[in-house]
Amino acid sequence: MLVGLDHVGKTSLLFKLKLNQNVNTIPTIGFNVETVTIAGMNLVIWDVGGGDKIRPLWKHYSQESKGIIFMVDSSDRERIKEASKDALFPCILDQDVFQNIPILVLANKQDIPNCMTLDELNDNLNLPPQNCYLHLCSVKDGTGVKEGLELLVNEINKRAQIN
Ligand SMILES: Nc1nc2c(ncn2[C@@H]2O[C@H](COP(=O)(O)OP(=O)(O)OP(=O)(O)O)[C@@H](O)[C@H]2O)c(=O)[nH]1
Ligand SMILES: [Mg+2]
Repeated sequence: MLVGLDHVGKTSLLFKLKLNQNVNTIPTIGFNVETVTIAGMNLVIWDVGGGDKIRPLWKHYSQESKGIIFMVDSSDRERIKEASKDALFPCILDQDVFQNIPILVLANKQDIPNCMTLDELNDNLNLPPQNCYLHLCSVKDGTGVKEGLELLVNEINKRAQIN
């Protein structure tokens, strides 16, 4: 499941992974779903909307979710606290159904000058150490995308071996 506030770059990521190119997106109404292969694993990625009416529905995808990508916009200092306080914590981290699922917090748009650094993101997001992996990327220029997704795939694999 690929979630986050609106306009952070979720659909751009999905189509970059699928088509290996940058596509022009429009705000997602409903969801997009695509199958992509990462590090030898076929992933069905659900790009679900992030509006405040839709967020309470995220937990209903838990049955199918082996991992979560929560995307934030590294250039948007005004909404980073909202992302953490009104979306990531209440709708993912505080939900029992997601307790044993790895969560990749993907800080996108690192290509934008003067965007938030890893330290600044950490200060604002207050991520719990267990299950949460913060990773920087730019879907636009491709930096960090593959590495972030591989990290998530590795965590999914580890849990599959334990269970
Ligand atoms: N500079 C920069 N812009 C990006 C990047 N990734 C996405 N964008 C832009 O951010 C805007 C929003 O991208 P979308 O992929 O539509 O965002 P979304 O999260 O799917 O938005 P919703 O569907 O409304 O929830 C678009 O103008 C993208 O071109 C990036 O890495 N860098
Ligand atoms: Mg979208």
